Amino acid sequence: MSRKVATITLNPAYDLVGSCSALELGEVNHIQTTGLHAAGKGVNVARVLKNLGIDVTVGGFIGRDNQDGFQQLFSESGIANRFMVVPGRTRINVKLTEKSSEVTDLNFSGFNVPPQDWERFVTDSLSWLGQFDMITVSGSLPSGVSPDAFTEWMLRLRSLCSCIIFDSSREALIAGLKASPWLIKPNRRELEIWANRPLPTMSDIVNAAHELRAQGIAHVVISLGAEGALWVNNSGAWLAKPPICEVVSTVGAGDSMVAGLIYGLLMRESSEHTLRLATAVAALAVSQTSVGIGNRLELAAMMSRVNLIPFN
Ligand SMILES: Nc1ncnc2c1ncn2[C@@H]1O[C@H](COP(=O)(O)OP(=O)(O)OP(=O)(O)O)[C@@H](O)[C@H]1O
Ligand SMILES: O=P(O)(O)OC[C@@]1(O)O[C@H](CO)[C@@H](O)[C@@H]1O
Repeated sequence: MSRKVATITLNPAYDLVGSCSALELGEVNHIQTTGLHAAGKGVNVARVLKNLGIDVTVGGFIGRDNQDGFQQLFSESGIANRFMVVPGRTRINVKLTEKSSEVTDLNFSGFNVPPQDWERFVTDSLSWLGQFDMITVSGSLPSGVSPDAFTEWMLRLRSLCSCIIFDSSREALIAGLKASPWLIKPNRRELEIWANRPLPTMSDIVNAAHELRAQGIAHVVISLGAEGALWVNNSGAWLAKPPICEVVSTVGAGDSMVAGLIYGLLMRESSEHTLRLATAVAALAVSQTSVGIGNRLELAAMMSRVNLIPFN
């Protein structure tokens, strides 16, 4: 298998990241700014993959009026850019970390995708995505893109590429699951919404994962925040527990995990090794303001501190 990956982000964002001692609703809160990053789930995945030496192309939509930060990121980091520019502004999402490590996400709405731009995207993306070995589709749907239109596109995408990695939430998650992607990474809350029931124990989570596998999804990885992640596939089930980490920002931890999973799968590593790697990549993400792997030695050291437990 070659190592060409595309990540699609239909609704990217600039992440304005900051910290405060404790957030008070209805009050004036003073926030220490830690950064403003061109982001969105698939963009975060691409940044980490690029750090790991993978040839990555990004696509989706970005707003015409504030596209510079994205263009700069892609040209500086050598990420191939196939984003389609639409009228308006890419949204700004605010991410606040409290002293307790609690993160509050304020995800705003951004540009609207006019019907003709969606049609243009469908035709264009399906003309070039067939050349990739793995494609991730991540995040929410922008205004103007209906869940049904998204399902239809995902079904067509699946006929072009069998290795689709899908990470989304709410109505986009439900719509995308109808195309039975190859690998999904819901967090516990997203899985509970899909299952329409609480999943308090690991066994409950594994059972729900098997229900998804019965729908034709080969790999179900459930991220569990500081508790780690659980991977269920046809070879078994494993729980990976990260070491206790100092949390700077958990924003993009899930995307870092997706990038780690892709990297391990591309390298044809075992499920155990791949989950250990992905958990280490995600643990490194929480200790920094943005995503990315600065140092391979740090990654190797973190991998050795992940506790991997077969789960029967
Ligand atoms: N406090 C933490 N310490 C160590 N690892 C963490 C911590 N929080 C998250 N992680 C790692 O990051 C992974 C993804 O986190 P989480 O379950 O919060 O994903 P998510 O909800 O999809 O996040 P996001 O959408 O913000 O990227 C976890 O499976 C875990 O491996
Ligand atoms: O609103 P969506 O598309 O579901 O999520 C968007 C987002 O929260 O996801 C990334 C973290 O995973 C952030 O960079 C970004 O702001």
